[in-house]
Parts: sequence; C-alpha cells; structure tokens
Amino acid sequence: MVWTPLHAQIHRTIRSRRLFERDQHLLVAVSGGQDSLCLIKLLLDLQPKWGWHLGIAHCDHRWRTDSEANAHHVKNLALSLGIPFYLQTANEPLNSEAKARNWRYQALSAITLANNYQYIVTGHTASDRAETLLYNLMRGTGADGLQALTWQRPLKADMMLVRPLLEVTRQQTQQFCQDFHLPIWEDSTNQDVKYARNRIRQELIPYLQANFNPNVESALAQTAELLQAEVEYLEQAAQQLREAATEQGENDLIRLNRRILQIAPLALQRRVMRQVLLQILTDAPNFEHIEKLTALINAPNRSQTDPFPGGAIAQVQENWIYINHKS
Ligand SMILES: Nc1ncnc2c1ncn2[C@@H]1O[C@H](COP(=O)(O)OP(=O)(O)OP(=O)(O)O)[C@@H](O)[C@H]1O
Repeated sequence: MVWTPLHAQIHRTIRSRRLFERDQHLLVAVSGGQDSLCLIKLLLDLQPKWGWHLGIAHCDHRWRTDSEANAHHVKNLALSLGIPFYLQTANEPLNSEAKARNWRYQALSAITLANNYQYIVTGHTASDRAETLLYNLMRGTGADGLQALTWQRPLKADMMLVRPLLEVTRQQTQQFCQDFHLPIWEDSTNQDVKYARNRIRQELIPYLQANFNPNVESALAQTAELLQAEVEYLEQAAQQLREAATEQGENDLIRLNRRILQIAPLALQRRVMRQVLLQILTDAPNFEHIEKLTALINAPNRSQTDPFPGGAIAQVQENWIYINHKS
C-alpha cells in the first residue's frame, strides 16, 4: 500500500479531533464521485491501524437517468474491495436538492440503525465548506450558518455524522483519485448551472480565485473553522444564561427574568431568545422573530408581541417576560 501525505494528514486529523476511536463500525456514504471515493480509499488504507469495521452505503435518488447504473457501479466497487454494501432506493424520483438530501439522511440513518453502525461518514471537503459558507452568507444566515458544515454532528442518539475531509480541497481529492486510478462516476448534474450550488462552484469560486485570492477555498474554510469554535462557545454561554433566566411556569407558560437578561450582552440575549423560540416554534425561528422577542428585554411594562406562528404570544409583566406557547 502506498502511503501519501494525504493518508498521514487524515490519520492525524482523525486522531487529534477524535473523530473515531479504534474498532468502531463506520458506515461510509459513497456517491461514486471523487470525494467519497477518495474517502473510502483513505479509510480502507487506515483500517489496519485502527481496526475499524467499514461498510459502504449508497442512496439512489432516482433523479438522473443513470442513477441505477451509478448504484451498480458503487456496488461493484464495494464487492471488489470486500466491504459490505447497503443500497437504499427512493420510492419515487426525488427531483429537488433539498428533498433528495432529506431523504438521503433518513435512508443513511435507517441503514446505520439496522446494521449496528455508530457513525455515518461523508466526503464533504473544504471546497464544500467554502461553497456552503458563501451560499449561507448570501442568504443572510448568522454565524451559525457560516460555520458551514461541522466535523461532527449528532443525527440521532448514538449516531454521529462525521466529515473527515473538511481540510482537503476538491482539487486534492481529484489528484488522489487520479494517482490511484479510482473509478469516479461523473455526476452530470454537477455541471448544471441551473442549481445555485453549481454556479457557486463553477462560476463564483473561480472568479474569486482569479481576481481576489487563489486560495479562497481554504481561506473560507478556515473562516468557517474559526466560527465553529466561536459559535460553540456562544451557544454554551447562552444556554447557561437561559437556564439562569428561565422559570418553567404552569400550563405551558415560560417565564424569563428580564433583570438577568438585561445585563447580558446583546449577542447572548439574541441566542437565548432563539433557543426559547426553538422550543416553541415548529419551524426554525427567523431574524424577525428573534428581534421581536429580544426587544421585550428592555421594553416598557405590558408590552407584548403579536402572535408567533402557532399562536404563542410573549408579554412583559414587570421584571418578567411571559410566553404562553399553547395559546
Ligand atoms: N447518492 C449518495 N449516496 C451516498 N452518499 C452520498 C450520495 N450523495 C452524496 N453522498 C455523500 O454526501 C457527501 C456530499 O455530497 P454532495 O456535496 O453531493 O451532497 P450535498 O447534497 O451537498 O450534501 P449536504 O447537504 O450534506 O451538504 C458525499 O461526499 C457522500 O459522502
């Protein structure tokens, strides 16, 4: 087996970030594209050192005319590598990116659960991270969206999604696949600039590279990395503040102590309110919802919000904000 600098890098990343321990069961999500092929080859080569049990999962969204052939291709690859293979096929063609993604994570979770894996591993790269950051920036997400893909994310109890290639660019995975003659399945939809994601990849990033910074992908991925640690820190601080300020009243009534919230910085006030809204609303709260609730921290007595989706109303009474979330 040829040991490359990329092998060494990923080995170090897994160890220092404690992404996986020894002897664990890892389900690797393989689309057949260059990133996931690079991923499976690296993990397979590192396996003797770590004693992992690897499996390959493929999800057929039935989106493209060649999707069945793509699934076959990945199956044959798994067979030739001697790795257990799991296939999930959508009941009906999933023709939007968001639908396909939702279904894919459900399908991967189902395979993981049924076959006793602890981890789902994907081939997201630093390039994906840079693109996601730009995409989210333009849509107006706060710092949380800009951390853009994290190394680990719990999907369910005892099920972790892990992305070991977040410091590797797409150019590197391409080179690696070439060097080892890995059989890449080219996804025709990746070229289609009808999708916002592809326009960022095909047009925006090359423009930024040519005109601003040739290493813009790594620079953006690093920004995401810094933000991730800051977001984690702020979320923890906000949680402590929320616990200190909250009293769970009777009948689905939440009471927030304004005195405690008033002396906190605005960044934490907003995060507390977002956490509270996450509890109450069925959909993720937006900027306006959070601002409305945050404004009550310093508003005159008896101020109140108009109803949030679902009907909850927040109201100031002296030192307290009352939120009745079943009204
Ligand atoms: N059809 C598939 N079957 C199995 N795994 C897949 C499939 N498509 C993507 N993946 C996994 O997800 C990773 C990211 O793929 P891609 O960037 O195409 O998806 P995405 O829709 O942008 O994903 P996300 O929403 O998670 O960012 C791949 O490296 C691979 O590990």
